[in-house]
Amino acid sequence: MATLKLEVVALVGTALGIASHLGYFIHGEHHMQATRIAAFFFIAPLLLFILTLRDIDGNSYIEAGKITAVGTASYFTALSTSILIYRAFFHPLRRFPGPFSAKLSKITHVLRIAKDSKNYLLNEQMFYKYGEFVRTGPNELITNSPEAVSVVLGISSKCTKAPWYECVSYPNTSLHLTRSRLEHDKRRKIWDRGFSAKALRAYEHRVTGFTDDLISQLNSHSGEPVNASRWMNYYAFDMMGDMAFGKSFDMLKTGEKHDTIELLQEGMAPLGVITPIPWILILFQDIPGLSAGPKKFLKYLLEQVAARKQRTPDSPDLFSWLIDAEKQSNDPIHKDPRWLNGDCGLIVVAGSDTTTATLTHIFYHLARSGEVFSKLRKELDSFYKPGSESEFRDLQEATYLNGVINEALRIHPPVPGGVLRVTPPEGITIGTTFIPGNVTISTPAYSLGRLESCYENPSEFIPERWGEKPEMVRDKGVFVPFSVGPYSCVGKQLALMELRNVIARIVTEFDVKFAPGEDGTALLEKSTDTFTIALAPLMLVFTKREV
Ligand code: HEM
Repeated sequence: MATLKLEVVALVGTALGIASHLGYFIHGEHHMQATRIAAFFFIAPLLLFILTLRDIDGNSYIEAGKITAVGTASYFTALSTSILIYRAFFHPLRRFPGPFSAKLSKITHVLRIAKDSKNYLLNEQMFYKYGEFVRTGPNELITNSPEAVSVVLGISSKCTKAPWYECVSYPNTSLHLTRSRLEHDKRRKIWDRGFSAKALRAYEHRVTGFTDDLISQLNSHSGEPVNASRWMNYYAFDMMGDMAFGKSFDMLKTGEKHDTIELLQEGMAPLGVITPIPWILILFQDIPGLSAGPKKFLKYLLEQVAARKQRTPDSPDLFSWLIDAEKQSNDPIHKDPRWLNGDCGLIVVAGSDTTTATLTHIFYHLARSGEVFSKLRKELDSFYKPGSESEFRDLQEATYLNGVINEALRIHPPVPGGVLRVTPPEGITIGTTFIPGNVTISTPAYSLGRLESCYENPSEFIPERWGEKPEMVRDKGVFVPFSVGPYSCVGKQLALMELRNVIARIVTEFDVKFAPGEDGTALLEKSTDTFTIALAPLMLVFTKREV
């Protein structure tokens, strides 16, 4: 009787396993149900055990245990076999090249990047091996086809943001992390006001104030080795703290990292590795005791937003535009505190690591090449007057300075792995390649910046390609470090203001060289990809210029 029963249990388990794949898992997205699914997988066997125990005469734990084990094992074996067979042989992406293991699951991808968190390098290796389109997961593609940029990201693209955004934002939301185009566009209108030409002019004094603080620190350490990555990070975070809460983190003044920033960076560190399996973030958030760093950052954020609401700064910061929308608009989205909180956090997160990485890589190249440094200084010396009324507009026109910035953004894009999008249900066509619908796709910026077909000598740092040697840029369409289209960087102009101001001040006031024993290898090899780049130290010596 027990033998027959076990066979029946095995059959039922197998049928349920296949049915749950074909009836549920194969359809749509399930990342937001990660906790519920995990709980079901845990609780269902327990329930089966309790129910069978009740129904068996004589309360045989062993028999109930056998039934539970056979039922659970046959369910999971059938479910995973059905999933794996479908992914390998029937999935719409089955004909795209890529590692065989990637067809089946993202696990090997995660294991391959777990050691050094360099997803963009793995992407690059895969393009080299498999070509322009690579299947990097059961339902995921990457492409370095130049034509993909406008189709996937461009203004008329039908692609939307991938599940990754929802998982990262959970349980909050923000302009960057919402997947609703409608909500995004409503909020984007408010943000755009905060970055209008008039608003940007009003931020100029904030930029020069923080640049002054940075210069004063470099002055007091003149001639000594300093960690440029750290000081650039302090600069960018202090500036964004001020823009978000009207209150700097004061790291440039104290020379110490603010606890909250430490927590935020610790919280972002795993992103590089778990980006291929973002649903795990939902589990982390739901299970008490996990995600302590991000939760503390959130608490700090709420306190700062509440405090900022009580203050009105002398001149508007970015928060002013967001709070105006809350006061003046009747649209519930602008009244929902989750949006104000999320968007304030976004100012700090989006505007800091990106600017830090760009500044640090620029000073790496300036320390490395005396020729580039001298040419830049010569250009700046010819017109630059710090503190003048037209300071920011003059810098905007500086061809070589802009070439240096573009070249750093091309070779070291701060979001190197590219941004994740989902194709519309009807699919998209890139060149002659059809990409089926509901597939996650990205166009990694690191790889696009190194294409021979788009740039002459792509691995060389040559600022002239953006000025006097335009022929060295063969396809400008792939240069999108700030992304393009509806979700492109709203802070681009502010970022450029900061970059130009800091570079111009330092280059005209200091000589820059590597510290003894430094050659930039650690920066290039030890920095990690955590969606943005988390920088390794770069030891430089800034020495006050002799006049
Ligand atoms: C060198 C500096 C910067 C670079 C390279 C950069 C790059 C990017 C990229 C690639 C995106 C698209 C992200 C995606 O689609 O997932 C983005 C979005 C965004 N960036 Fe930046 N960024 C920089 C500086 C800034 C600054 C200073 C701010 C100021 C707050 C900022 C605010 C934002 C926001 C709010 C978004 C989301 C826009 C949207 O979804 O509509 N960024 N940035």
